[in-house]
Amino acid sequence: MTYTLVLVRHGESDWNAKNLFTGWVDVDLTDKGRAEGVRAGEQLKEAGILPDIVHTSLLRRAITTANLSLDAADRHWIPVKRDWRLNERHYGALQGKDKKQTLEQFGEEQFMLWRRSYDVPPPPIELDDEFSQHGDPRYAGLGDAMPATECLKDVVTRLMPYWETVIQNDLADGLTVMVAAHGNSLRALVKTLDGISDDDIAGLNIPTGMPLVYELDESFKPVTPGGRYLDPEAARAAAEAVANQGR
Ligand SMILES: O=C(O)[C@@H](CO)OP(=O)(O)O
Repeated sequence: MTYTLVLVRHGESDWNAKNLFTGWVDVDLTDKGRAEGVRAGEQLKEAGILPDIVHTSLLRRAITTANLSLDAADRHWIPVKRDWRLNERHYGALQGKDKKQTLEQFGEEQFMLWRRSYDVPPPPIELDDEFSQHGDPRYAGLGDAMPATECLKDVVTRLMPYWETVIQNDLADGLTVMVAAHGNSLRALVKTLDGISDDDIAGLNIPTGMPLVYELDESFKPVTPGGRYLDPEAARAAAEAVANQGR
């Protein structure tokens, strides 16, 4: 008995295209991002992998990607669960900043520490910053859990309760589960699934709009480490492009 988990990072967003740090800022998809969402659903349909339930973050780019891909796979009718714990990593004071300019201003080492180290968060965002989510009604219930910045370790910590209870319960019920989320929330999940070290996770990048399929055993461990992309070559090239952002 194995469980099937499908991870999809949202398609290209407006701020991916502009090379801006995004985090919790609720930007939309580009036309290319929408096409990626549709293509992801077509790939799932072609592979005969049909989600029974979808989990998304509270951000438009993941929600729209899920809708587009499920529509293309004729699975637009399945139940949906949404949770802030699947949100992108909060990028603190870097939200809204240009990646290339940040690299030039702070240098390669600091830029990569903020972007890909496991436990160094960017400086916190001010409450009155134009890109702060302070006061956003969708986060009204969070109280002290509302972040002002996060490193990947913080994302692992806030994601785990959702993975270990809500998602694992759906898998244990025999449902094929799709998770539509973000580059860094999916890196946090993949780190946990594959037991990737704090150092090695720096080298893992998730491409936009490419279904990554895991078969999991009864203890929710991958049968094949790393899972499989339905289009491995395109995924490799797109992950490389993510790694090189800012250059
Ligand atoms: O800006 C962000 O929120 C993320 C994902 O787009 O960027 P990065 O890949 O640099 O962590």
